[in-house]
Amino acid sequence: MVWIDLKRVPVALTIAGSDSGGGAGIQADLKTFAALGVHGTVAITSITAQNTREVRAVQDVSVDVIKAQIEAVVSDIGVDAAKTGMLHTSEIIEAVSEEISRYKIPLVVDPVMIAKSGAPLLKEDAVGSLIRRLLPVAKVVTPNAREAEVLAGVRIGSVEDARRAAKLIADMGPEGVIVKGGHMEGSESIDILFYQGDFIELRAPRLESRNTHGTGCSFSAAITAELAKGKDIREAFRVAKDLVTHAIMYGIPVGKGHGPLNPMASLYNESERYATLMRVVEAVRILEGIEDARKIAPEVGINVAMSLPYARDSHDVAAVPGRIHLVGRKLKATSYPEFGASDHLARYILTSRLYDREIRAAINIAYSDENLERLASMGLKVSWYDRREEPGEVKAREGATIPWGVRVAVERAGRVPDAIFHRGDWGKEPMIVLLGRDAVSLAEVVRSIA
Ligand SMILES: Cc1ncc(COP(=O)(O)OP(=O)(O)O)c(N)n1
Ligand SMILES: Cc1ncsc1CCOP(=O)(O)O
Repeated sequence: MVWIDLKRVPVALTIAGSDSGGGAGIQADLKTFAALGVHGTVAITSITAQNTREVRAVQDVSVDVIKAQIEAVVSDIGVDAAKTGMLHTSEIIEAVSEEISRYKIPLVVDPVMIAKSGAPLLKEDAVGSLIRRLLPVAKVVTPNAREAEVLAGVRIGSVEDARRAAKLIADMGPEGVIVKGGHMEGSESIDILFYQGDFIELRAPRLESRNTHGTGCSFSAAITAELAKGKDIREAFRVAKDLVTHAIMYGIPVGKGHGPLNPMASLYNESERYATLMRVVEAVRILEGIEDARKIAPEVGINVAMSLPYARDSHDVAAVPGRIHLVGRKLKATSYPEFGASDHLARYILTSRLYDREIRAAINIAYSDENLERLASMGLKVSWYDRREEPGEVKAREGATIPWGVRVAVERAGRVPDAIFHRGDWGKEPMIVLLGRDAVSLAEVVRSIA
């Protein structure tokens, strides 16, 4: 949940370049500030003609206008924390350092050097100015491994090297140094914070995505937003790692190169919570209204589940705790839907979404040839997996059967089918699981089958 202080909305300032593609620079920063409930202000340093593939042109803003933008914002609105992004030349770095030093604003420095597309965004001869003029006035510096190599003058090939570099950079003045591991090898993305003599390491599974443009910008903007709220560096670090991981998971697939990450993913998720829960409530109402549900109710009960649009795990999936059971001929839900109440259906949905992001809902019904025939007669695509063919190493891993089964069924069908069934195994009841975009539409399909 984003807690917003309505009496005094925190204000953050980004001193950075504009990205015409809307993925990095001030555009990413403003989205990130907004997602974290902070009012964003800007001082544009350069205008770039940029898209997901390349930087075509750069026009630097005059240092007088850069300083005037900072002055205008600070003198009237007030700034709780600021960050820097693209500072193209020594002249710009020196002007920003001078202006920021006039006010006692906590400053986050993202030492932007090279765009994801490979274009230099910091002139080579300006690295010295960054080290001499900006790092001493910074509260936090957030280099990626390649930028940290340039600043610290050491090669980074391991977490140990990253720790050494963080210490060397801390000697240049900032209170906290975060070396990001996004550009390094390995199955995890490991970021390291060096602060007050201690290291904190945050890990996240490395996500395979092309849509990561603006990652560094959003990360440093999230740190800035949290500092603007008065949060401690360590807490800001956790929020930023979490926001960026979610934003990469749901990167925006636009353009032919690296599309932008989506810093709004968490915010959109939160905004859909109530509507999603209400779709499950409505679906339950439809199921409870079925006159004779005996042919569709499995022994273990029915559940109906629906995920948030930017779901990360089963906590972002709403369903009925205790499921929906047959009482006489009718179905009765044991309780009111909640997030995190599904185990099986959540896994069906979350795995299906790896193939098709539109899939958000699932309902399980009893397996029978008759029910399969009804689905086929409705023109729905049905696929299946056989639990007896499950490889030993999958069986040995808790919770791995359904993701494996869904993959098998999707590959067999060539797309996410409308229903997946299995014929059971020792202690496992055979089952049909319907998949789709919306819990209510699926409940209507179940009503037709019944
Ligand atoms: C105007 C502008 N500022 C910063 C960048 C860097 O963004 P990107 O290329 O995506 O690299 P990271 O954000 O991941 O460091 C840019 N391209 N343009
Ligand atoms: C046992 C079972 N297998 C597939 S769906 C299902 C029932 C619903 O399970 P959950 O309530 O965990 O989503």
